[in-house]
Amino acid sequence: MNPNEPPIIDFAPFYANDSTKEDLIHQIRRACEQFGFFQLINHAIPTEQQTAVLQHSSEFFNLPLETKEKYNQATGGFNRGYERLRPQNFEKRTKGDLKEGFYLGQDLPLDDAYVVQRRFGQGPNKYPSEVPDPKGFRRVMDEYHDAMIELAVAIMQVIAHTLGLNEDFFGDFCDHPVSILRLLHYPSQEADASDLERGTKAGLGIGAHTDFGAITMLLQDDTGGLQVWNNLSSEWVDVTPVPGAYVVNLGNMMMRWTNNRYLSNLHRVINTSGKERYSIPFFFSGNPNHTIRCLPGCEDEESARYPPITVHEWMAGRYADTYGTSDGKAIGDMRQEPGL
Ligand SMILES: O=C(O)CCC(=O)C(=O)O
Ligand SMILES: [Fe+2]
Repeated sequence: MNPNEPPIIDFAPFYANDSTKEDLIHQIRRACEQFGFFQLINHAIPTEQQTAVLQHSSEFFNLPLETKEKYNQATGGFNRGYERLRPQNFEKRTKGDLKEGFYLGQDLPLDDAYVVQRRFGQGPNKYPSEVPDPKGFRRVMDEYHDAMIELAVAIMQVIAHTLGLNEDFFGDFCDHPVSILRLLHYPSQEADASDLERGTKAGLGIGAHTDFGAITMLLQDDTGGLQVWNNLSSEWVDVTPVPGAYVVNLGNMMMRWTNNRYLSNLHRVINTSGKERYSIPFFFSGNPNHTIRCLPGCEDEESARYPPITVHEWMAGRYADTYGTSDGKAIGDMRQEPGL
């Protein structure tokens, strides 16, 4: 593995809660400062659960397009469901990202207070009934979503430690969070070296972007293709798949909290493996009413770089910027795109 790749970090000390935890905190602090990316092994999510969620995901994407379109994300207003491959005319300059997706969150009823208030990312799920095992799909996705929230809270506790804060510092943030599972399918694509050299996105599964929230935890299959920008060596480096690991990366909120001490780094996907790729990012963005402000100890002489903003305002604003067409730009024209 390239030594410039993000580090692989063993999470077992978190559960052991013994003296090895200090070393874990140190490794995560360094990864957050240098990369904003790391791979986490020995976490609490069983391999069987990961395998099941990938299996149900591929069964959904195997359905005919017109069936998948019945669950289109653009209908219903809650941003859940199917997002098709970018239509070719979506961008003038390029063919658009070569992936299709399916969004799931906490399945909230329409009379939930946050849903009534139209808080960002809160609402009911869409569950496909045409998959081979609809009940299994629903159960596996819901259980996995809950397990991912638990792991996200654990990671946020360690991140609090890395900043010299109390373990429960992010407790309010983690309560009733915006949290989205994004099932992704990247068809295999032609390797188009000239496109890659020109830096256009015609050859990309997902164009270079940063994620918007607090942390993203990504499960990827063994295909490979995810790359992250290494600020120190000024190059794109692969994030080589490690079986069962989560690729954890910091979203934009982490830069706002830490006044840029921690990085929210650019990443992209190029699937030239010759086979299909499946990945499942989980975006953890916190309670919509929580205010993100510079953390104690992170102000510099100039004070905070970013004004306080609520999770709802930040997420809705980023989303409108990147999906909006008011300035005539399509999503693929932006560097910061659809990471929730
Ligand atoms: O599929 C991947 O490996 C990355 C996906 C991603 O970066 C995103 O959905 O924001
Ligand atoms: Fe992303």
